[in-house]
Amino acid sequence: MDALSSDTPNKQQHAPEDNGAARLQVEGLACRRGEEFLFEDLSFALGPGELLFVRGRNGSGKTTLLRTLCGLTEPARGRIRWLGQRIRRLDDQARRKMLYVGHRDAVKDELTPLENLQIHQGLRGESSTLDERLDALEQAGLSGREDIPVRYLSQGQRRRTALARLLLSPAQLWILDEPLTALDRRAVAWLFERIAAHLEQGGLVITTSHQSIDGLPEPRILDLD
Ligand SMILES: Nc1ncnc2c1ncn2[C@@H]1O[C@H](COP(=O)(O)OP(=O)(O)OP(=O)(O)O)[C@@H](O)[C@H]1O
Repeated sequence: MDALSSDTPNKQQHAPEDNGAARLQVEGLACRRGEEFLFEDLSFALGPGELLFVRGRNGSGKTTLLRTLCGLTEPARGRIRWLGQRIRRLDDQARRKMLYVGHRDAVKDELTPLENLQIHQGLRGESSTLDERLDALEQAGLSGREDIPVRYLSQGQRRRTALARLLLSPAQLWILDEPLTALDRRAVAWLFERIAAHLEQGGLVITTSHQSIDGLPEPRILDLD
């Protein structure tokens, strides 16, 4: 079963030689919590320039699906391939082409935004210059907050710190769980611009939100309800 209820045309056509590389492929995916299946028989493929919006009520399994798609949670059944590799066996290069920003932010309270960016990149085997990190934080609206421990920042500023990673990462696939939470209107507009530009450049984005995503390019919809 292909659970995507809307399948809008890609802005960018896949090159014929893609042959399934540079793509996320999901086949027969099922995830269970306790005795209950959150979803079953989920199959879809996502290619360059495509945005997938996962929606559903609280507890329908959106976070579980996103975590499963990036290999953080093991499914009950099914196969996920990214760039032709099994998701739980990605090599470093394929792993770096995927970036997950979870709804719990994963920023460290005791570190500053600058340090958080550096540590996060280090864990992924990436690096950047101080100027690049400062520029990313400036774009994310954190000028003047670069050196303040995150515990003293507002919820929106924490979220901006997490999202600043997108600007430094070479990842082609962005998996963003509830990225709009706590963002003000200006930050939402900024993020939508970043997502649109990423798609334009052949990126792939999977996201979920309880807020309106009007303003983003037309997504494909996956409704877990
Ligand atoms: N580690 C876990 N152990 C047991 N149950 C879990 C675990 N994580 C999630 N669940 C359960 O799985 C279900 C789906 O949770 P999930 O967080 O994926 O939903 P969601 O669609 O993202 O919800 P929301 O819209 O509220 O963020 C929920 O009923 C939740 O309680």
